[in-house]
Amino acid sequence: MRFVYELLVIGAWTLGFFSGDSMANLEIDHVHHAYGPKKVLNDVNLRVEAGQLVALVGPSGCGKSTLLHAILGTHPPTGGVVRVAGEPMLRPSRDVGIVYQHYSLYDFLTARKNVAFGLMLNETSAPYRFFNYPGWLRQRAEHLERADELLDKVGLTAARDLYPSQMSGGMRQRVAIAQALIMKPRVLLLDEPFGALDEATREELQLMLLQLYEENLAAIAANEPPPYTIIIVTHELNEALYVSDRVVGLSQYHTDGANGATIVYDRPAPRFKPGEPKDLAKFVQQKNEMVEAVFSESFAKDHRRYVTFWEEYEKKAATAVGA
Ligand SMILES: Nc1ncnc2c1ncn2[C@@H]1O[C@H](COP(=O)(O)OP(=O)(O)OP(=O)(O)O)[C@@H](O)[C@H]1O
Repeated sequence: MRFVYELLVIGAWTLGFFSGDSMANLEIDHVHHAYGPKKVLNDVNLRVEAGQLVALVGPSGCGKSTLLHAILGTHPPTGGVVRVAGEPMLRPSRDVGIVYQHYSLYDFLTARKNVAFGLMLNETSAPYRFFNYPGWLRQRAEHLERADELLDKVGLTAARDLYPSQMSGGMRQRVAIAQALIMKPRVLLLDEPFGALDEATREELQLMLLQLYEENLAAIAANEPPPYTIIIVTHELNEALYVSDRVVGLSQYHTDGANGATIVYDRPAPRFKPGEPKDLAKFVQQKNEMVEAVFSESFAKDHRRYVTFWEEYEKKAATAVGA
């Protein structure tokens, strides 16, 4: 069954099926970024298709957050272009959502109102409420209903009416994720989202990401667009391998960029189903590759050696067709 799913996914991405046309959900095209004289990113290129769950890893200070902010549109790059669904990201838009390590919920709102807040803000204005009060009430009820659906999805059905101060850190982070998802972003960025959580809570949230990915697979199997395209920044290489279907690594140690980081690792990750044993020992070789590519200063000359994601997928697709 898993094999069938994989073939569907490969076929869909190879044909650009879910983008509506041949556009990827996210394209990072020859992106450079510098803060004054300090070069941080150097010729970063990446294409992410709808439904992919990409883990972004790299040493501290190499430019992961800078890249996320370029995708978000808050800090457009000093060179190159970031496109979301074909449109250059020159300012923030609802196409891209972000969740940070430290939650940013409204303390005076319950979980469901926190989740619904973005929709309410986005779709109603004061004159609209004044002139169409019954319509606004109806819309508000719909927003809250949608918030409840999202809270069910992130496993917080029973916590709808709790305030942030009554929730644990893991619960607050789930609310923050639901809050971002309700806007249906084309790309959701998670910047070290589980970094401040204890190990058990972290594992629960990792499981939640695996469940979202299963929804993508089910959508693909039903010939529908997969709902979640996610980029997660993490310092934990095991987490990167466990939750993602693709690992991308940035490093400053390469030969043709004086200091600026570029992509030195881009390979498929092993895929785990929710509830499957988290047997990462089998993938120790891949983890060692990641460590070598991303952290080792001596990994410089042949820095494209592990940038093979699309070739590996095309090879897999060709094998499947020939089989
Ligand atoms: N606004 C800024 N002005 C000047 N330098 C900056 C600015 N923001 C980041 N930097 C520098 O750019 C480099 C990359 O920072 P960035 O936060 O993108 O790295 P990172 O990989 O996300 O780091 P970490 O993993 O520690 O969060 C760092 O050396 C940082 O000091």
